Amino acid sequence: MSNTGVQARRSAVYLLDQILGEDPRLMSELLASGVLDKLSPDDRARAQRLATETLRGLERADRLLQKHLKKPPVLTIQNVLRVGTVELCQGGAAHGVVNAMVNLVGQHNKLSHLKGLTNAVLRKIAAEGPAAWDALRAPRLPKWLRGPLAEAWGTDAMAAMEIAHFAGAPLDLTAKTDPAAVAEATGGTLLPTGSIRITNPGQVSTMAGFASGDWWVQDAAAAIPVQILKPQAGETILDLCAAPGGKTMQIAASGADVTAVDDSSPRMQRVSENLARVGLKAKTLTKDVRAVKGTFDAILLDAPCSATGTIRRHADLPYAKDGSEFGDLIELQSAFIDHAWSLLKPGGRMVFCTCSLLPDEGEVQVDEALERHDDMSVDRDALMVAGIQPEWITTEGGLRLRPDYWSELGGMDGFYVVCLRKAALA
Ligand SMILES: C[S@@+](CC[C@H](N)C(=O)[O-])C[C@H]1O[C@@H](n2cnc3c(N)ncnc32)[C@H](O)[C@@H]1O
Repeated sequence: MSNTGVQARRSAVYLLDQILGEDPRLMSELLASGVLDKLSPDDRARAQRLATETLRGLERADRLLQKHLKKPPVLTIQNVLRVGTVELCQGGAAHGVVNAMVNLVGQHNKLSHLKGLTNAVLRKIAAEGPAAWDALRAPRLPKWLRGPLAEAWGTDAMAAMEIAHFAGAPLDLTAKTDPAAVAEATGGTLLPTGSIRITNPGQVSTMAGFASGDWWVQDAAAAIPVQILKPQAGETILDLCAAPGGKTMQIAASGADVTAVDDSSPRMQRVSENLARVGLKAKTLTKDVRAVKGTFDAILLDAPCSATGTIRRHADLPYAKDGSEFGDLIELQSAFIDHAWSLLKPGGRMVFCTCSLLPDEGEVQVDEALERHDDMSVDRDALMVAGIQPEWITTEGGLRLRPDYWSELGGMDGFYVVCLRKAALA
């Protein structure tokens, strides 16, 4: 067993201990705090992949493990067994995986006495093999999220979304100028909305066109709001909640004069780095949305939200969150809509979007905003964009995107998008 494999697996177990512990943390927060910085890039990628795969298959792993455990062991050992189970059931060589996990436990200061248990349980799992795994249902979301989503979209849609979450997500790119050329250079597939999809990506920074800034990584659903905004060269466009800048780059590529705003300095730094890599320009402001002044031809508001539309990429979210923060986010979104509206010139348009599956952060938010603003209407014509299917359009005139859509193409993130038009002066 190489040291490399042990390091990556130990780190995957550490990530799971934090995400599933008493004070749950998001994987993105853990990574941003530098917990994997001492690992080599390969080990870091492997640790993240193992932790993510384990979270995606957590319910299946626990179902297989419970048959071989009289009672659940301490969390770290549970997580060792979960990672080992996922590796074994996804075709990992039994000898290598079991030895690595036993070594890892043996090196633990306080848990080395559980080496024997780890060995015995994982050998039984290895004997059952991938067939036992494949026979289990797609893992369900935790109840706190399953309830509201089933209520909003129905149980069949809920089940389809769970299958999409379990399948994970491919890598999508947005081209700076020429989607067909990027598809050809990267070996990707051109999607109906113009994004490029790569099903088996290697390291992003070594892909054709990365160094020359021909594209950036952006889920196909996340690329749709700017297509609906339709920025024009010379227009003044305010991009609110801009970091890390996927939509800023789309607006800047159109030749519009874009001002990107975000209140996080480190995230704004990433906007500047991303713009520099692709050779595009934008004004950047590190500010709270509610402190922005001025008047703009058009506004994009990509508000902070529950991010429940991104679970296929962020399998930690259902475990690290419990919904308790969402009420505050919904209030913040309303406040942002109201302030952004005051910055829009008469006759102008504002695209509001969230990467959420909860109607309270989309459809309901718009119904309520329409009641608060007499000069606000929904611009349904703005949704005339290549690849948009009529059944994705909602009663109030927004666009509801779900992870189970395009299932034959590899899915998309969940999103809500609407274009709001301000009445022109009489
Ligand atoms: C969904 S992300 C934006 C993604 C971005 N538009 C893109 O396409 O790459 C939401 C952003 O809102 C920012 N944010 C949260 N609260 C904010 C506030 N009060 N003022 C400005 N930005 C805020 C966060 O820092 C985060 O970067």
